[in-house]
Amino acid sequence: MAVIPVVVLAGFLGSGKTTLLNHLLRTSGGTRIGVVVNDFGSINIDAFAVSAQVDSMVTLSNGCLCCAVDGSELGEMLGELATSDLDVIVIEASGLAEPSALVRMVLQAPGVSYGGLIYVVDAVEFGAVPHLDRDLAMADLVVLNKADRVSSLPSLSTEAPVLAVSFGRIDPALLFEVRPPDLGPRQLTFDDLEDHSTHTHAAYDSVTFTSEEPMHPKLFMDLLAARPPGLFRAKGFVRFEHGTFMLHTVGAYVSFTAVEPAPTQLVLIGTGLDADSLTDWLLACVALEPVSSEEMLWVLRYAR
Ligand SMILES: Nc1nc2c(ncn2[C@@H]2O[C@H](COP(=O)(O)OP(=O)(O)OP(=O)(O)O)[C@@H](O)[C@H]2O)c(=O)[nH]1
Repeated sequence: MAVIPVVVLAGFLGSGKTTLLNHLLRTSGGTRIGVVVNDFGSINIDAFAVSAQVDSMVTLSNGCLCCAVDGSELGEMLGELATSDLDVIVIEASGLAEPSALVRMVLQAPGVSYGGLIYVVDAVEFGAVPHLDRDLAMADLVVLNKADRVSSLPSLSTEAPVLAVSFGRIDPALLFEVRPPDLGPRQLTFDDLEDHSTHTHAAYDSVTFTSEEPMHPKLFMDLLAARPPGLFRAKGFVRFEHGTFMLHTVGAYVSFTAVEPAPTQLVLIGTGLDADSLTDWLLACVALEPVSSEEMLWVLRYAR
């Protein structure tokens, strides 16, 4: 069974988390999203056709599932959702929830992988957020929302990529794989009548890299540890002299899984990536000389 990525969406009260979530639900084509919220009141369920409701779970006709749970039930709900036919799970933390506790819970839940902490900041009210620096330090991607309300964007002190948007309109492909829309029969909603293709989405950049030559484990891990500016996630295969691994990174989170031998094939995703310098950096990580098996320990400590 596939491992389902879980994206944690956090941010202070009123920063625009629900607006962003509704945007993701509307613009993710045929991607089946499991949404975990505190209560349904926040999700614009009326904009989607509801096909079924069972207790705390609502099934939407676009294949998305919505569950309302409080913090104590979250671990259990994640376990249940991990067995469903979903492509991604998004947890909306309530404005006062501690993001680090949620991330820990995701890292411990079986059948899911960590898909990143997206932290929404209100471009006007950011000064009023308690512990902003602490939360920004944990974020894998910062969404600087309500850009329409300021004439110049504040600069935030964070190593994570920052994406300035209005009304949470980020490109969902930055966060997860977006499937083409499922064109099966479904009820039309008012929302469908809006042409979303003309909306401006804050887009993402991607850089692909392939190499038949093995990578040097230490040099490659140094690159990941340095977190090239703007890089949010990386996925694909990495060939080393002593084995090929499937790589999945989000922010500082790194996971390697051993696979059959294959050339290195990577996709790096982020905002404002400098494609040329990233490619040069990756080329510089190709092993020019034989590598000892001890040097593979740099990679094996992240193997699952
Ligand atoms: N002008 C403007 N308003 C926005 C933007 N994004 C969200 N809003 C409005 O800001 C208010 C709060 O947005 P929500 O999405 O409910 O924020 P939230 O973070 O989910 O709020 P809580 O659940 O209370 O923590 C709503 O009235 C939104 O319509 C934006 O980019 N620009």
